[in-house]
Amino acid sequence: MSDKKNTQGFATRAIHHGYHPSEANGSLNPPVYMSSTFAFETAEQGGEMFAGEREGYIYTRLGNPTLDLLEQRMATLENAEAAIVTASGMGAITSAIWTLLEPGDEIIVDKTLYGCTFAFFQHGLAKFGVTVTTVDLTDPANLKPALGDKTKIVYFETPANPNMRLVDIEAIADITHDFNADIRVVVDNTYSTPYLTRPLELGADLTVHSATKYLGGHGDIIAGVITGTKEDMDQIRFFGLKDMTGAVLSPMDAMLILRGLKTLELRMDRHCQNAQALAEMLDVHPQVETVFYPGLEGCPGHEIAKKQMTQPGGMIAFELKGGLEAGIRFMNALELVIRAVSLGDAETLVQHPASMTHSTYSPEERLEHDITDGLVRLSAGLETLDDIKADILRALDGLA
Ligand SMILES: C/C=C(/N=C/c1c(COP(=O)(O)O)cnc(C)c1O)C(=O)O
Repeated sequence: MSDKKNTQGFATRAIHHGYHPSEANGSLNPPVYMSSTFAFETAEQGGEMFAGEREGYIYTRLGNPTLDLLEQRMATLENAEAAIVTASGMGAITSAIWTLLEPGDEIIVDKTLYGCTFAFFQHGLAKFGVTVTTVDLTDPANLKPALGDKTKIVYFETPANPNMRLVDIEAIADITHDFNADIRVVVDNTYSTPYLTRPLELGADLTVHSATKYLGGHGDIIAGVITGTKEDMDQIRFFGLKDMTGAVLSPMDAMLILRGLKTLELRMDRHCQNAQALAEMLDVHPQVETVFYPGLEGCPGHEIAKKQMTQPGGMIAFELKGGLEAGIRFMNALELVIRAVSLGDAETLVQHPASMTHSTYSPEERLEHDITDGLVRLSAGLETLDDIKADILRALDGLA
């Protein structure tokens, strides 16, 4: 964790950390360095920079002032020593994992992961001699028996995409590090963002994010973030990102995320407020079978959410009484809510994980990983709550 005590509030650091207008001719917003390469004053200086003997910028895949500022801001928000920004969430995950694993190693992953993350582990890494062991980490008692001398990483999302399973970060980190302090606990913090949960403060070693989602917050970029110790970030930057994935974020997109971060606190408050109200409405509707939302007392993991999330988040998953057929009819009847994948946008989005974001799982794998065919995933947006409610209620009532 960063040794610099964060003295200012979350929103203040999200808006100001790492930049002051006096640094750039009074410009309120930081300059965007739209430059792929950087000039050397002399040939010798260029060589010294490549040798790491001189500070400075060489080439944007290795570093860029706009990317640096976003990395500093994300590091302070996650209370991390350092951060790396990447071209996508998958770029963040793969750059980190390729760096931390070698053939013969083992990674322990939770039962529920975003579809492409699942595919990377099960259909990608496994091809390169890495053992991928799936464990239901929602019960920490399952972890210790699975840990071994080849284990290098324990990886999970919480809340998990798409079924909202919650994993107790502190419990998993304690069990892992009691067994071997060198094992990295990696938490995908996309659903919570550092505003609701800071996994490093609970014992995790790295976080990864799809910044495409809440961090950018406006559905206009694809990006990723990795946070952790400076040592781990340096290794990932100069191997995983530089040589293995090349998943470099454009400075223009970094600027859009810097802009998104300014309102992250405000937006998450509204996402959570709308999601809580929608979850409560769905929970008592006659057409709804089950609602998975950390803010509902009956939701599995509700107690974990109260322990590690300052608010329950903006994501809801639910099953209708009519199963898949009703789910499809419901989604097709919506007019304000948008049928689209992704999440964390101003617009309320709805999608069908089994045939969309989690179609990388086979039907058998979906059942094994608690991703039912009838599950509908909803990302509560920032629209006027009554308008979202009216659209959903009309579509539900049409099922009767
Ligand atoms: C269409 C994409 C969805 N998700 C993505 C995602 C990624 C990967 O993030 P990029 O898409 O590579 O930025 C990583 N980690 C989590 C928890 C995610 O949900 C989606 O679910 O709707």
